[in-house]
Amino acid sequence: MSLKLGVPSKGRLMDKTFDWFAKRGLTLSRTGSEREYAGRVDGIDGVELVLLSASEVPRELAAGRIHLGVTGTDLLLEKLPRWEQQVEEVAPLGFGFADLILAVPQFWIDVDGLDDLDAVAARFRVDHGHRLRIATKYHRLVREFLGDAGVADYQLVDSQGATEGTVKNETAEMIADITSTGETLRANHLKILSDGLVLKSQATLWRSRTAKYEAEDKATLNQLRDLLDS
Ligand SMILES: Nc1ncnc2c1ncn2[C@@H]1O[C@H](COP(=O)(O)OP(=O)(O)OP(=O)(O)O)[C@@H](O)[C@H]1O
Ligand SMILES: O=P(O)(O)OC[C@H]1O[C@H](OP(=O)(O)OP(=O)(O)O)[C@H](O)[C@@H]1O
Repeated sequence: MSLKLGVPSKGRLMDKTFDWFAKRGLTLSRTGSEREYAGRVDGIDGVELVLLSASEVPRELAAGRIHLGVTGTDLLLEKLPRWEQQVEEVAPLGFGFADLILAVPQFWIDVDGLDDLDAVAARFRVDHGHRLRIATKYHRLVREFLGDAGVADYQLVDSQGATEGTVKNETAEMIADITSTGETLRANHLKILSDGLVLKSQATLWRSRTAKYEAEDKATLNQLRDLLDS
């Protein structure tokens, strides 16, 4: 057996993850062609690299198909309701910073925070005969956040990308999405609610609590932890 380390196969997290491990003496590399999702780990024996989508890392960790995995806090908490039982946080990686926020059109000048939103949502339902629509891919986190805030008159509509565009396209009245520089929000004439921060996220290394660890995997894990701590 060997320890399986799951790392995003492309996008903004992949290169930075490779750099983060390189600084700690571990060289992760893709093998084969650009399009082949195969890889290797040099600098330690007994660790196998698995390249996969950042959004699939939580599920693979929970199923125990990978022992270690890198993904954002946002994706992990969204996808694993019982995350504390399923995974352990090994190390925050110090990149991939993003805030999951609630944003409304800038022209809603009377809406500043969640209290205002609650009032607008109730009125919206009466006026339009359906609930105010919030576009997001973070269904669980947003539901929990709005539930705690006492906002109930809304419905979530699924948006797996270009979420800020849903307001202009009139498929939603507002959004819940991640922001980093704020440029996409500004370009789409949206403003963040003053108390609309749902979660602060960053890329993080997680360990599966459900994966099977042979004696040699435990030894490799200890060796790896020493390397990462140094
Ligand atoms: N603009 C951004 N700035 C910084 N981090 C971001 C930004 N957008 C997303 N992220 C973070 O990057 C991580 C991966 O998101 P991304 O959308 O690249 O992955 P994904 O959903 O797995 O995409 P794909 O399925 O296309 O690989 C998430 O944890 C997210 O918080
Ligand atoms: O605050 P900013 O720096 O503008 O970044 C925020 C944008 O980045 C992410 O989108 P991504 O680039 O992953 O595209 P997507 O909409 O297809 O998910 C996120 O969903 C926002 O749209």
